[in-house]
Amino acid sequence: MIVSKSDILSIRKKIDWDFYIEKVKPIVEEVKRRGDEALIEFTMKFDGVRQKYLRVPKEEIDQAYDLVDDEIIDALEIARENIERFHSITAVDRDIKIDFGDCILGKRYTPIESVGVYIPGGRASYPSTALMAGIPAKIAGVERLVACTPPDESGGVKPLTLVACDLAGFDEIYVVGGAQAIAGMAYGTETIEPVEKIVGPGNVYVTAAKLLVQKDVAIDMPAGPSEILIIADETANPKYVAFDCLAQLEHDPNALAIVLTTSKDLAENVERIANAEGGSLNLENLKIVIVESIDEALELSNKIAPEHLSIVCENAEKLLEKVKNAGSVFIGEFSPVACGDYASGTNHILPTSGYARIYSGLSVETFMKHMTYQILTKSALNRIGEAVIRLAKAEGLEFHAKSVEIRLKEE
Ligand SMILES: NC(=O)c1ccc[n+]([C@@H]2O[C@H](COP(=O)([O-])OP(=O)(O)OC[C@H]3O[C@@H](n4cnc5c(N)ncnc54)[C@H](O)[C@@H]3O)[C@@H](O)[C@H]2O)c1
Ligand SMILES: N[C@H](CO)Cc1c[nH]c[nH+]1
Ligand SMILES: [Zn+2]
Repeated sequence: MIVSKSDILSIRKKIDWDFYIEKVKPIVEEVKRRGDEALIEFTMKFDGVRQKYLRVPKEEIDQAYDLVDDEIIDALEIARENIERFHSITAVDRDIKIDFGDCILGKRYTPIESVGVYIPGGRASYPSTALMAGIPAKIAGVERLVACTPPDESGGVKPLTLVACDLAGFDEIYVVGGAQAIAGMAYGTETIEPVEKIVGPGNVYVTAAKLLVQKDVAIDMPAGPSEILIIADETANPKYVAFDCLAQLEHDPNALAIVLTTSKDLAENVERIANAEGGSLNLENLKIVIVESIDEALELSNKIAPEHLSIVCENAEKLLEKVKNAGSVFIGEFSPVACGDYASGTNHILPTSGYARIYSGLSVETFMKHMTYQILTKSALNRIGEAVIRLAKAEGLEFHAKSVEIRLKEE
């Protein structure tokens, strides 16, 4: 568990995506070829149950409210309110129209019309993910919002997940998980109409399937097994650090927790507490490294690009500006990742496996695209026309040049 610095960067090589893509390829091909029949067969094979139905009927969703404790519904409402507030305020999907005098240039956002959300449901169930994806999607204006989630033991969907989907505004809910769900949403079956974009987290099979289908359908990002990296000095509470690690490790045997600390004492205490409390988890994936300085920790963290970065040391807030690559950052001892996972308001669907170097977490913009537009006057054409003609000719594109020349010649 306490490992040397040289080991730490090699951890990223652990998930071999090519290997998992090869594994899910036959599943995706079968669903493409045989539709619903394949969805049912793979569900029997991987989830060990037969679905009661593929699409959850409306009455079942309505009844779900009676099967969930009021206190849990209240908790969902608190989470929903905070997620909605943060996502509405931070949405940068603002249409812009600029009048430059002789021309108007602009940028206009429109929602993606149909989006499929994968809501995990293998080891744990994830009603929180329904909120994290559904709320920004509806703020963006997605018309057709589809959820796919694996069956519970009864072959249906857990009432709490149904309530969360309903509160978030999902239009269709299907009982299917894994790579077969991703294929169903990407290519369509007799029951599922294909969608234009697929978002949401999942295990290695789900994430590999998203990587595979992304040549045909847009995806958000690879959001695979959870990760946390904690930068801590001697002021950090070892109990808090240990439990934040265990919290992310409990998601998946492939989850990863890294602690980079300047304190040998802290390292030893975190190791001791994790061993004592986290016996049921894959503690092989908890790596604790003693570093020379907090700056060195930040440098390593930027290379690792963790899904969650927690900074618990003196002047932690000041360090934020040095963070280049991370999905979401948690600063100070009272900001456990679990709060971002559920209810503080930021999104928990985040890039993993080092993809935080190039992808962002889910937001309202994930569900939108923008177009630019222009309205040029004759004087704008006069102003830039000659330059356009020269550049078009230099590229050997005669008709581009001509299309401007003919306009310039006309009085
Ligand atoms: N990065 C994020 O934003 C984020 C957020 C939440 C959860 N997560 C991650 O989501 C994941 C949830 O995983 P889970 O397993 O609990 O649920 P899941 O729904 O992702 O996966 C369950 C499905 O995996 C498929 N499957 C299982 N074994 C298989 C096999 N051998 N071959 C092919 N398919 C197989 C089954 O079809 C099953 O329905 C965890 O890794 C968790 O860390 C990530
Ligand atoms: N930690 C997960 C993202 O890696 C999100 C989550 C959902 N529920 C609990 N946690
Ligand atoms: Zn979590």
